[in-house]
Amino acid sequence: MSSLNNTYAGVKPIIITAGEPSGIGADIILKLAETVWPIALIVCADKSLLAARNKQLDLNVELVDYDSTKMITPVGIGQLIVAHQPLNSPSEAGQLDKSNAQYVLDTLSFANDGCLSGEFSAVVTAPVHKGIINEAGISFSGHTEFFAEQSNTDLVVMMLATTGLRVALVTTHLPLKDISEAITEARLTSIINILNKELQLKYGIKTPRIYVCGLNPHAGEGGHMGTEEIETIEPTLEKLRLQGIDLIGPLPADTLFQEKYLEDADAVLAMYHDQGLPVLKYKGFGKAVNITLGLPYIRTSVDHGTALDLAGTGKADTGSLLCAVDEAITMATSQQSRLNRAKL
Ligand SMILES: NC(=O)c1ccc[n+]([C@@H]2O[C@H](COP(=O)([O-])OP(=O)(O)OC[C@H]3O[C@@H](n4cnc5c(N)ncnc54)[C@H](O)[C@@H]3O)[C@@H](O)[C@H]2O)c1
Ligand SMILES: N[C@H](C(=O)O)[C@H](O)COP(=O)(O)O
Repeated sequence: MSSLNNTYAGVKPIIITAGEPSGIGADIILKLAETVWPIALIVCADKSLLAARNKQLDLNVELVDYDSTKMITPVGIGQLIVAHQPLNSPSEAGQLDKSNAQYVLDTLSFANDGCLSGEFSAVVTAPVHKGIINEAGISFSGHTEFFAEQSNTDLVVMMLATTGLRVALVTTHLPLKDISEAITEARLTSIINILNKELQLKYGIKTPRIYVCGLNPHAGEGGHMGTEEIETIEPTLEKLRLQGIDLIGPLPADTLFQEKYLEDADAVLAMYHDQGLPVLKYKGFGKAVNITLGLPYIRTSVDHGTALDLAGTGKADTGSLLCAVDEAITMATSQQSRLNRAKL
């Protein structure tokens, strides 16, 4: 039987990549077996890595081999389905090893390919270590950029969400010195269009209201503290407003994040990573989800990194992974309902 017909409750399985093998990915993923999920979850990782961490943490999770030719249904408490991807070298908790960088990327490629082919309905990612992948000689700035490239998507948007706040970014993993140059009319226009469309599609918001941060202190203080607002951001927002997008700003980023604005904001658009994400993570670290908007498939992720200091200790919090899996299930289920309605 082809995996393409492999649906449960109408929805294909969700693939979960375990990330950096020496980080907390395996620890938190093993804890997924404490819940019965409504959709089948498949973990892409080295089976011996999961088995070793299972033992180290004194868990008793049964690892079931993934077979794409068989009907996959959700497993019971205490079980996980594993699509085995071999490590290059044995991995120890907390000890990065660049010889496993390609393994990490292989798990991501497996997920990307399976989502594109329709084998999986979504991918949820556990954290990778960007530094060690680059040390292995492979240029890599993040899952967001990797999945965009692998799926031949020109531009995607990184958005992190927690209860009461969504923050999307105009630029992602760029050095600070390159940001001003990257804030162009073309980029802003594409990012806002993707964000607006995905808030409609994925969240069912008819006319999303998006608050936009300035780039400079006090949004440039009328051009006395930077001119990007006057030269690029304001004229671009004005053009997009004329096309019917509900945009407010650019507002100074230091005072934008207050209830008066946030109560009717469907998303805040920050110009760069550390302008928006510290606020989001202060509000919801451990309960937030990273979502890539604009990909041809659903991708959610945790809000934290590899936490090498906690790997193998049993102290890693699973909250964000649970939120990321919940979000992927919700999105995959409603996407399937839309497809079913379209067929009628
Ligand atoms: N989704 C991803 O792949 C992702 C996200 C963020 C960072 N990273 C990468 O992770 C690596 C380490 O980054 P970092 O040190 O800045 O951030 P980090 O999130 O790994 O750790 C920051 C602090 O938060 C704690 N922490 C993180 N996750 C936790 C959890 N689940 N439970 C309890 N405490 C937790 C850590 O112990 C540490 O004190 C870097 O290579 C970074 O690029 C990856
Ligand atoms: N910017 C993300 C964060 O701060 O949580 C993180 O680096 C992960 O990014 P990717 O999903 O692109 O790997």
